[in-house]
Amino acid sequence: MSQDRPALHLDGIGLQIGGARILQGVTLEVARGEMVGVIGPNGAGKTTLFDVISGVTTPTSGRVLLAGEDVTSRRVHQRARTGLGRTFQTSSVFPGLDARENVRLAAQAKLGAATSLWRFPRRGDDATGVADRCIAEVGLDHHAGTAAGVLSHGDKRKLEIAMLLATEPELVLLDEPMAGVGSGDVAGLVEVIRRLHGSGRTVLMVEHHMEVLLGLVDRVAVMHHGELLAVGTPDAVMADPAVQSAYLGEPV
Ligand SMILES: Nc1ncnc2c1ncn2[C@@H]1O[C@H](COP(=O)(O)OP(=O)(O)OP(=O)(O)O)[C@@H](O)[C@H]1O
Repeated sequence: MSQDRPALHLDGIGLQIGGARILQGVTLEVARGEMVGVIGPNGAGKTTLFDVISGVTTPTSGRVLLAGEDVTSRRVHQRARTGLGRTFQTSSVFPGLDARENVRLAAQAKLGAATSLWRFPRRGDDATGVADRCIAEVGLDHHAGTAAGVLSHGDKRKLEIAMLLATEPELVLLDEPMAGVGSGDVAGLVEVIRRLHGSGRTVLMVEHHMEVLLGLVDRVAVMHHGELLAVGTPDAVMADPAVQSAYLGEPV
């Protein structure tokens, strides 16, 4: 990605499905290395916006630029090649495979090898090396040989982040990383996200766990009825009467 352009620029994004206006006029710039939280009441359009950024959904108006490059008409895998990575609200791990194997498959896909489960993994081969590094980065070394299906929710989320890291993203979209995570696992996961960001990556995160989100991000973008209601530092945004009204369900 180019150094001087915003990592992400959403330029007047709109999405109309049938008679429903799902997104309207969403304009947002995220600088390289910035961490921005996206919040808003249920149904505000946060996940749909992530779908538009990652290429799952094509907007009916506006443009998506990654590092200055217009990717609006590019598909998911093409955007992934430009350095975009995403986790989903629901777990995307293969439960029967161990943690290392899950990450190795993600690394193999990035390295362009056939994503075959049957390819014999050897220590020292590229994908296995990447997998070991990414597993260590999220602090799951001790579970590298554990079947993903038996990991705690918190460890599954860490594993998903390791799988994401294996694709070497520069812009990371995290969709509710704390969803389903027990209170004992929250601090560890926060630390992993902090490290993910600390190593220079740009992060955009949807998260309902407000305390966690406000403690992590540089700026917050608030969505309401498909529009961006406010963007600013956590303190400024939470003090904004329009944002408070949106959360209380009052008209704004
Ligand atoms: N394909 C679709 N067709 C029609 N309506 C849709 C479609 N996708 C999303 N919507 C509607 O768009 C709105 C935004 O949904 P979205 O899931 O993006 O909200 P959200 O802010 O992520 O909500 P939550 O916090 O509950 O996950 C909702 O009213 C949803 O019902």
